[in-house]
Amino acid sequence: MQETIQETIQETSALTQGQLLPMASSRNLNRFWEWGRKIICVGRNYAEHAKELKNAVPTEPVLFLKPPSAYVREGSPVLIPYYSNNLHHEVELGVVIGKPGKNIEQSRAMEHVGGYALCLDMTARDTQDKCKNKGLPWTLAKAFDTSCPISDLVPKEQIRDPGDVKIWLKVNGSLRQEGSTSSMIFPVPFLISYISKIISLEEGDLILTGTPAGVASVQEHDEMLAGIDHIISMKFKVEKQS
Ligand SMILES: O=C(O)/C=C/C(=O)CC(=O)C(=O)O
Ligand SMILES: [Mg+2]
Repeated sequence: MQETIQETIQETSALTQGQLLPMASSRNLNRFWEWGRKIICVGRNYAEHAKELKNAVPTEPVLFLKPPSAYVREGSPVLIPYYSNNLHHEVELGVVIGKPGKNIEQSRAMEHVGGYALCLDMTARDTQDKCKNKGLPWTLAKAFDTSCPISDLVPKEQIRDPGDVKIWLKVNGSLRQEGSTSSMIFPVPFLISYISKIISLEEGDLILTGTPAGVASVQEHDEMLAGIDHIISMKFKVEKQS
């Protein structure tokens, strides 16, 4: 862990004084996934993906959450939950919050970005379909352990415009997904502003910004390779939950 004991004490004292948000600090975001912060996911943010799953193109962002226990890092496998026979990959640009905020103006939203990450929103599609049919939340489909593979932090300076990068994913060497973030229905500054009016944003929170078209199944022993342009890539093996 990079942060100092002093930073941890400052944060703890802010929380014990009943404040909602930790005091601003200069914590190093490099290992943000270890902080136990929120993973806020945006769904149906690319028209072609909304259409491929026969959903209407949304007029407001669709939001759901994953717990921090969903994180998995390269070197560990992505697990197919025991109750699913149709685990889908969804490659997404992740936005890591570097400065806390509530009711953030769109014009100031980028000041709250601390960096980016390449993310997969692994989805038990058969379970999600059952949940949708019954009007139930998507927790079993989206929030299980290893449902959020992530890359290292991409420093903010490496992505000059989060609305103009290519994200892609291959399975066993075959290209499955390739899309530009320029096709997002709701761009990153809008999402940060919109979310912050509902959920307070804290340092180390991660926003998954939605997936382009091409989502499909992975099987046991498959290898997923994903990237943001030539900026970063990551590889994950798929295994069955034992
Ligand atoms: O509504 C559905 O059938 C599925 C929606 C999603 O899984 C949404 C996403 O997670 C996304 O678009 O990235
Ligand atoms: Mg998704």
